[in-house]
Amino acid sequence: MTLTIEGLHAGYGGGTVLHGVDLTVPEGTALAVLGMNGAGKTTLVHTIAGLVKARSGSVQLGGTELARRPAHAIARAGVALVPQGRRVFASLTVAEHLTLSRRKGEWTRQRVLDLLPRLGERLTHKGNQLSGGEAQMLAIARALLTQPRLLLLDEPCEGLAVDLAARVRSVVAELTRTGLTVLLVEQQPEHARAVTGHLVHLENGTLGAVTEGDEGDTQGAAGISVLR
Ligand SMILES: Nc1ncnc2c1ncn2[C@@H]1O[C@H](COP(=O)(O)OP(=O)(O)OP(=O)(O)O)[C@@H](O)[C@H]1O
Repeated sequence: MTLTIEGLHAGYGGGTVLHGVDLTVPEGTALAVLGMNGAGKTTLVHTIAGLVKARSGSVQLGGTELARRPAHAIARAGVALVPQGRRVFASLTVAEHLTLSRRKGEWTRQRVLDLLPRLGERLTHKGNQLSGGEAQMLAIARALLTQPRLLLLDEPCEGLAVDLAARVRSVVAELTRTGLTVLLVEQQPEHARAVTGHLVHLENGTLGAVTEGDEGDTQGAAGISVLR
């Protein structure tokens, strides 16, 4: 489904972090949001997911307004967040995580394990026994099992060894080819380009123009726009 954001303002207490974000990401496209530490990238994905309340503006997924709806309603509408730092439960096994997240739909447990075979070998391991890369794969698996139409990924490769980070990026690139709409937060442009050619910078609470890289998905820039 297409994500359309218009005039989005959000912040914490007396401070405003997002000062009117405008963005369209067409269905089946991945867009990477880049920006310095503290630029507001996490605030943007948290506001889309309803964890931070939008002060004004609109967030629509497939034409349905999500802004200011509760987080559980936004999740049910098809938005899944893979949070920064992964957040898996230390005392639950991989299999239990998968069972907890599962909703009926095209992403079955088997399809998820086919995409992330390493998890299949770790089904009885607990969250605190997983490597960083395995925990990240599990966080992605949990998100997919909720049958998302929009996947939000907040710095999924942060803190991972080089080879694992590359594996995570190739999984995300693969997901965009399934028709999922993806918004990826990244610090490093070269990492973002391994997933998608479409990059945008968040600066001073607003987004710049979308720039085109030469890697990642091959669907072209058609339709991605940052309204001003
Ligand atoms: N819960 C909060 N309460 C108050 N201020 C916050 C909160 N979370 C973030 N901020 C502030 O909002 C601003 C944007 O933070 P945010 O985490 O969205 O940035 P970011 O671009 O994701 O940074 P990073 O790359 O370090 O994760 C920062 O100034 C930060 O200090």
